[in-house]
Amino acid sequence: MKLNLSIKPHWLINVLTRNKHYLHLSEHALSDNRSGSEQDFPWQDMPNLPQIDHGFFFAALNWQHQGRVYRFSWLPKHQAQAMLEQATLAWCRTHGRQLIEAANHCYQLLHPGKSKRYLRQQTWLDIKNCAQTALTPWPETLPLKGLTDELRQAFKRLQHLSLWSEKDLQQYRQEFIRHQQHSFNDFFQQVEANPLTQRQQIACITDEHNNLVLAGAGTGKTSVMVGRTGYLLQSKQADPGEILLLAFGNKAAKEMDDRLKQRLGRDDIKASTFHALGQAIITRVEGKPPALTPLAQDEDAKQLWLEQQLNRLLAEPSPHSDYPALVLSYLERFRYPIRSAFDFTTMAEHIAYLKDNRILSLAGEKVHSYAELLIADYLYKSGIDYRYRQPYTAPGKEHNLRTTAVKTPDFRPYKPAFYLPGYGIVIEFRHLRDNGQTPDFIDSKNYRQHILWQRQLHHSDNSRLIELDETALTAGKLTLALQEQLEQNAVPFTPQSDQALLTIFRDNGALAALDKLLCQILTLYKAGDFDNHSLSRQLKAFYAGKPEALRHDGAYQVELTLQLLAPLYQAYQAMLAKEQHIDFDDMINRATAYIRSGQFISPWSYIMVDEFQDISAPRARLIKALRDAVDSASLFCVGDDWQAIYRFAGSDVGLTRQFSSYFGHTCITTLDKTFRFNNSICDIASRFVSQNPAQLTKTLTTLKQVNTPAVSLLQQEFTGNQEEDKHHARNGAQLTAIADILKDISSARQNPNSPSSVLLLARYHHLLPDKQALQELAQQFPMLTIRALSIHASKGMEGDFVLVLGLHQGKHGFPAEKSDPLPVDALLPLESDDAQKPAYADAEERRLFYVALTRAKHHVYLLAELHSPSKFIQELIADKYPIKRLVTKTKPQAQPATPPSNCNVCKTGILSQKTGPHGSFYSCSNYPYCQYSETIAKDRRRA
Ligand SMILES: Nc1ncnc2c1ncn2[C@@H]1O[C@H](COP(=O)(O)OP(=O)(O)OP(=O)(O)O)[C@@H](O)[C@H]1O
Repeated sequence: MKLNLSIKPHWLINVLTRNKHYLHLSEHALSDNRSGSEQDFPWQDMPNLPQIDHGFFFAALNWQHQGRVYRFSWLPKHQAQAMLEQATLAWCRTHGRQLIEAANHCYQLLHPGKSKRYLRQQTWLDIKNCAQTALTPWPETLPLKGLTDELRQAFKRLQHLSLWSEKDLQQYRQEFIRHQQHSFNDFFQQVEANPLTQRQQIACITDEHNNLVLAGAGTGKTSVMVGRTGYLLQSKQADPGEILLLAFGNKAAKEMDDRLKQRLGRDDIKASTFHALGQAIITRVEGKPPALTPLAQDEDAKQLWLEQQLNRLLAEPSPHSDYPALVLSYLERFRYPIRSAFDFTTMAEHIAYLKDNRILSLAGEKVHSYAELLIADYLYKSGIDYRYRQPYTAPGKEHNLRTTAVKTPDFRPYKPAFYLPGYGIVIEFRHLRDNGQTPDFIDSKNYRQHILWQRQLHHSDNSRLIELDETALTAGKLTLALQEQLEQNAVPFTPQSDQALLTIFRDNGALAALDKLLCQILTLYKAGDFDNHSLSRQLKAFYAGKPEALRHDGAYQVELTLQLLAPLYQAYQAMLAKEQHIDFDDMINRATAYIRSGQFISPWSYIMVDEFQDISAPRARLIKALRDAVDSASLFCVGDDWQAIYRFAGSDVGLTRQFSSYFGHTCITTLDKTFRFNNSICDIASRFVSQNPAQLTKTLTTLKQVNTPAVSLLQQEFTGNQEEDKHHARNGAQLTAIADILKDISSARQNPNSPSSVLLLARYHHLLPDKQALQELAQQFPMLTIRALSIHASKGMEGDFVLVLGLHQGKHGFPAEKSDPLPVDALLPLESDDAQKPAYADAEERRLFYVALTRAKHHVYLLAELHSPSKFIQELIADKYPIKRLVTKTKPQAQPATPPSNCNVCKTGILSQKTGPHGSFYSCSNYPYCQYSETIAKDRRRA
């Protein structure tokens, strides 16, 4: 149909203007003839369709051209309408190609590479956007005649796409997934030992820009990694060279390789560790492999190097002339964690703090509180001779201690905290606040009476009593108050030299401990890739989430540590530069920089990360850079925030919990059916780990159901022979208990022909049976495959049965009670995602316990101490978790005739019999921190 139409305005216009006015329309343009001149407006240059304005008698035609609007008025209405229809047809024909191209583009986006693909959120938005933009200038309906079918089809398709709702998108994806499941059914049935479940298949097929498979223990995350790799290759979406598989650690990478080879039958695809990846990227860019500093793989060598640097700075401090003073200042104040007695609710906790941190004064006394440490050290530094907790006699009567030693009203020898023999001065520290409050575990009334008694005593024997208290300690003015009082009492000061003090700190190991701390801080500082800005943001968030850290000058301690670190860090970096070496952190950070700068061209369109919950911020930056380097790249991570156990090494579980805030729109697929363990283990482990409200909520179901508890608790009596014995499963009673349990397991095995696997797990490796003991167990139980591992090392493993050992409190207990030094804690990733919310106590240890429980397929045995069971065991009991309580069958070796009993003052010490000049008595194993003793009447003697 050829287009050719002219229309004139009302005749009166031509008469009045004495001109011939008319509009002419052809296939290519609209011509405006007014006042004898003609102007052409090609349809091609008109971005929009002409419009008509209807007046009462006449109509006007408007059109746009090169940014201007033109208008032709006084047109007879019916002719104007006919003109508009022709104009619309002409415009549509002219712009039809663009519309067809837009439709083709949308089709391309929907079907990249001619095959159907999972429709990503961004692609969907791009398609919608493209369709809507293309259609904007077009009429809602096309002219009925005169247009090609191709154009009509493109128009229809774009209209459909522009109206796509979220629901349509989901439906489209579901259809796609169903289609893929059907097409690759054989593959999904065979890729692993068992057919992949629907959920697992969906996780393999889903290919959002960012994908997180969030799953519980034993739900087959590793199966999904293998399944997805195979699916991408089988469906020809990816060549092996386009897939990057990342695992944590060489062992995990090797296991993944083996599994890929075994299940997919191919070895052209390999898993890599983050460091190997960093190394490969640097090698590609620099043309040769980077040289790794020997210190990177040898923590002892690194510490030694740092010690040399520290010594150098102490010997020749210039240009850091205040360095020795800063070191002393740190050691004097912060070599032990600062705690007031008010920080503890029980005496046992206070004693554990003193014992676990091995708090010793400069002179080597086992002081009874942090305040006493400050006093003892102050006296020592000032060269003032003192006696610590020695039996007291009135001044002048010291010569005959035996007869003149003063007894307290309860007939114990009075041992003042400090006595200055040259001056007859006694110094006592009072756990008392201004308002008379004492710590919870101190009997306030007795305490006050004892103070009164002391005051009367010193008053009556004319000795001088210096009393210091909590108020001065809290205000950080304890030593100042002491100094004032000593000056008032004319005690002369002969201060020790800095060198003498440094020698003491060198001899007592405090300097070595500082070296270790600085080494840790250097590692964390480098691993965190901090700059001034990110460091201050980190510290701000840390103090906000842990306000108690500020209580005892915590911010100053962190600042001082960083001041001490500064020259060491510079020296470390200078050493690396000089030797042309890098460390592991440089490997990650330099590789990230090369990717970002475009110096490394990434070949990977599919980035897959296993055990994502263990990722650290620099590693997350590396994979984000890789994802962003390739337009269509997708990130696929599997992880379980309940199993994040590497915060101490810089892992940030917040990156899993807040995945989409960091990486952008994410498709989260959950796997909630566990194949490993039964409902009993599942319920107990899930309930336990979920006590921390920061953990993501998950409801796991199990394939296996049992009706009886599959978690048993055996509480064992401490043999009482040796303090150390109770911490070692290597010896004595625990080993016998292990053997008893293994005996039960061995005899109850359902299939006598196939061996059962047993994992012996403990918080610390040294709590596991040693090699010889394991060999003996293996000989004793040939049908059991027994492995002993720390819980950290058991990550990703499974056994038919699990025995968790070493479930006691205190040193090397579980949860580990010795917390990280404050400066270390401050540089570690935050435990809580909300900086305003305090971190849940023992959060990481709780997750570690979850990991231990969930390694078992059939049954978990918890071996705990009877007298000081782990806090976690106490919680299981107190909160009535459905666990089975076992009764010990074996008598502990060398069991004493009378079972030991706990001290009724400190509650955790064990009373043992001693003999002194006045006969037998029981004394507390927490002596000297707990001074409780009990005289044994002759007829009551126990042994
Ligand atoms: N679809 C399935 N059907 C039956 N068993 C399965 C299936 N998928 C995985 N399994 C089995 O479940 C167990 C756990 O699988 P896998 O080790 O992959 O779990 P995981 O999620 O990586 O566990 P974890 O996080 O605790 O290490 C294995 O024994 C595995 O063979």
